[in-house]
Amino acid sequence: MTDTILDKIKAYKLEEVAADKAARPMADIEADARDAPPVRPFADALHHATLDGYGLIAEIKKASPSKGLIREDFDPAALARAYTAGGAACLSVLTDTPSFQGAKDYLVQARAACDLPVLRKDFMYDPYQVAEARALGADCILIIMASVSDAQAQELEDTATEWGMDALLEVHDKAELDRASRLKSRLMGINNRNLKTFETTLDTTRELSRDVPEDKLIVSESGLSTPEDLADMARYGARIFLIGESLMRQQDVETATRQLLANPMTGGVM
Ligand SMILES: O=C(O)c1ccccc1NCC(=O)[C@H](O)[C@H](O)COP(=O)(O)O
Repeated sequence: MTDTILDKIKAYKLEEVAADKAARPMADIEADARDAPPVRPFADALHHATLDGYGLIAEIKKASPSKGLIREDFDPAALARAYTAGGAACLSVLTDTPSFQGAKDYLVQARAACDLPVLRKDFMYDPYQVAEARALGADCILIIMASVSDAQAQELEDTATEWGMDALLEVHDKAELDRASRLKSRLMGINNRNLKTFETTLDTTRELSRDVPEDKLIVSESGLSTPEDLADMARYGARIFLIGESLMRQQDVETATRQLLANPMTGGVM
């Protein structure tokens, strides 16, 4: 069978982490993590935002494997300020370089430019990356269930907790949802994009949302672009959204963010 993009990303990411460890041992990274600015509560900020509106995790994303270059005029600090002014509750910053043209320093720049909690958006396999995330200032990490074993997911979650960070669990099918439901993290991300084929459909949130345990907060991820999309997802119990491309393509990011979040759905859940 041919490798999927996720297989390819995992292969180079493990090589990258091995090289990073050789260049800077874990003890050095841990020392930096202990000196990092205090954690900003990520899940709490999202929960608070959902009480009278939507919780937006606004993504700083320059390029992607499915779309290539998304935004040429790319200044992480300016984007962080625009998202904050537009009403985002949290930021997500891609730190992967080969596939997303991201950078670790983009996270540092974005977080320094605002007061929002920040997700390190990367492909995580090793506690080293979690400590590194904290050293960069991250407040939350991503755990992609399709790409890790149960034991790895548990180890990543435990390490995030030890550093005081939250973890966003990401699932795309029922089997992944069942595995993620056994973890403690509150944030259950339903990725509308199949990371193996790139097919993106909001049916994924519509279908999986009904099986998400009640104590979890549903985060609908990918392929969202209009207020109607958000209202649609809210009818299925998702009031938190992770959005990158559609906002990154706007010239006026602040206004686009504000318009997207205006008039949140207040009715009941299906
Ligand atoms: O975005 C991709 O093409 C992609 C490909 C392979 C693995 C991950 C990928 N994206 C990561 C994400 O989950 C999205 O950046 C995030 O959910 C925002 O999605 P969107 O609003 O569609 O940019």
